[in-house]
Amino acid sequence: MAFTESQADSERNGASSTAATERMQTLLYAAWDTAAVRSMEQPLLAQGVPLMTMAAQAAARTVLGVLADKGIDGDDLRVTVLAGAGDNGGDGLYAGAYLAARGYEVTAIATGRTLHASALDRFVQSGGRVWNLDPSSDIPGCPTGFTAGEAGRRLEAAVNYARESHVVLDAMTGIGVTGALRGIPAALASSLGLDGEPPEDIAVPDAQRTTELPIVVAIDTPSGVGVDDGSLPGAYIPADYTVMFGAMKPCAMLPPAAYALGHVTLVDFGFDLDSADPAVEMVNAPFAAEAIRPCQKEDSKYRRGVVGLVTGSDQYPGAAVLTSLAAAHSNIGMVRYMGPSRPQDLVLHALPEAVIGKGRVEAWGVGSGVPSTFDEHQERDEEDADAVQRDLQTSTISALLAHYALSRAEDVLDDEEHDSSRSPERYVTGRFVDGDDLADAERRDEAAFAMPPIVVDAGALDLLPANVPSQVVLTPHAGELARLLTRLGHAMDADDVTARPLYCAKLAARLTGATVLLKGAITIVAGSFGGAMRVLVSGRAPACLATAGAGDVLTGIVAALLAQQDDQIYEDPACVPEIAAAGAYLHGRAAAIASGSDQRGWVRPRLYGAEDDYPLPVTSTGHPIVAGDVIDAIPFVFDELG
Ligand SMILES: NC(=O)C1=CN([C@@H]2O[C@H](COP(=O)(O)OP(=O)(O)OC[C@H]3O[C@@H](n4cnc5c(N)ncnc54)[C@H](O)[C@@H]3O)[C@@H](O)[C@H]2O)[C@@H](O)CC1
Ligand SMILES: [K+]
Repeated sequence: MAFTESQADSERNGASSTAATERMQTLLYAAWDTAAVRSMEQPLLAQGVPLMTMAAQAAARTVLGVLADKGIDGDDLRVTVLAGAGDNGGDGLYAGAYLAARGYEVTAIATGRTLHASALDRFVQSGGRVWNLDPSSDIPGCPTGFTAGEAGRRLEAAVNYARESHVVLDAMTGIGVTGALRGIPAALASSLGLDGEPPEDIAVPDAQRTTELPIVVAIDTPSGVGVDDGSLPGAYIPADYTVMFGAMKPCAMLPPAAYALGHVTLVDFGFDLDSADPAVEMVNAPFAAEAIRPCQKEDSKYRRGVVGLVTGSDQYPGAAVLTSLAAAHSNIGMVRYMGPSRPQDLVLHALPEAVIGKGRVEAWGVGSGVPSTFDEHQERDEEDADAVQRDLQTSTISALLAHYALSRAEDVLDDEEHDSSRSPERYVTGRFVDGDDLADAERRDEAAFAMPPIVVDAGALDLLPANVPSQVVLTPHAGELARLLTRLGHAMDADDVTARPLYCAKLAARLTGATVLLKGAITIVAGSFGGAMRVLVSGRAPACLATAGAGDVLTGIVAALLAQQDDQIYEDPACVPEIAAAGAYLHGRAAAIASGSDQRGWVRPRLYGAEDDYPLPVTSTGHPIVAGDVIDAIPFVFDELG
């Protein structure tokens, strides 16, 4: 297997320790929510830094760069600015003014009742024209009080004008949006764009992406996307390019909104990034490398970490093999496998190094390839040999997971550390029952916190106790998470999870106390500690990783990383989401190497002004792979990460 220069290489090389490089890494791989962005811009605005004109100039220059790259020039270029009433519209008008001053035909379509006054002045002085859609608008030089019929005709004319433009600047709303677009912005967006569904061409390489006109350039964010939660709550216009200001917003990293931003250019305003915690962090190569335990001179196989696996079944024996091989190739000392005789034999055949049966482990991986008891329960035939075998796995897993059951939610436990008036009524579930001794419950809780980290996948998700500590890592796909949340009283289906993955991952983390790794083209990891939620994402995987058995490989990799970092986890359980997210990165990168693909779920933004630092282009989706190919590529990822 051969691979040439990878993004992982450049990411790692780029991580040299100058302050400027560190700032760049932070800017490109972390995102702040709206409240944090506003708090970071405040000191600069107070000093009179002209953020709006800086933003607009960067947007206009980005447009000029795109046009030049595409060889689109001439005096007759048409630009449409969809301009809202807020500061996002102000950015758009200033950018439009800049382009109008270059001689382009620029028309602003006012989508609200007003326009940013000084931006409008500059726009008009530079030769821009304004077209309003709202009969009750109050915009100098624009008609008011026209009929509903005329309003409809103006809207239609605006849509047609935008469609026939070379460039559309989408400046209807930015971080000031609330909920789904309404009114005129919604009507424009649904005519020009989509209604809540993600764009279909997300895996298509660069070369095929942006041939169509108009080129849509979103100002700060595509108008109407869920800026902080990455949802697509209604109509929006998918962007070919997004010029984002000050700091990355969560929508640039979270699915499905992240797929709607096109190529992102980030404009650094000089925010004090240490003054607010990021809401989302994207795993990159240096980050993932932290989860790898370097070999030490005096290592033994036990010190390097032992992974215990209760995976596979007679129905799905391959999962036992895939989890075992993936774990064994992920820098640990040993795999212990537990399961029925058929998968056991297959594991030994594929991995003679595996040890069968119980013993000390540093981390567990359970449930991959174990059928769900939930949806099959009804039809189960007690005499059926499969069912008996499956019960062996489910009963082993249930017994193991019982050791992780907390008497109450971890947050409640945290609160109670500062609360002398502990009351048994606050115990929400599980192992504390009426008449039980409080001290016994506390002892069992302590023992649960001291259990090794565990990856809970597939069929084991149905066996999860109500409250568990955060070293329990759930690895559901959308359907499994929907089933879990439904069981916990939040009825939903896989589509609901896909539409709001951040919300669902956080909800499951909050309800169970576990760290939740929601698999997808961009994988989301959410873990809660002392009431604070940490969110990490990995977008390293190519689309071709969506193949049978890939989830089993992930279980093995994550369990192995947890096993080699068990000391660190005992000291600081807050690192569990980091290790889980690093596992998702390794998994995705291995698939990229295996398939020869440079396509991935997420491409890092370009930093405005850093001319020599473009993200590598996406040229190939690679060749199809099977899960075993991903395992074969794991050692190459360890080579890269060092
Ligand atoms: N963050 C920063 O440092 C900077 C931000 N600036 C810009 O300012 C923007 C934020 O400006 P604002 O706070 O004025 O807010 P926005 O301009 O993003 O949004 C407010 C406008 O959108 C309308 N609106 C809100 N929700 C709507 C919905 N659901 N349907 C239809 N219309 C809706 C409101 O009526 C209002 O007119 C940023 O996104 C960015 O573009 C820049 O000017 C410069 C610096
Ligand atoms: K916008």
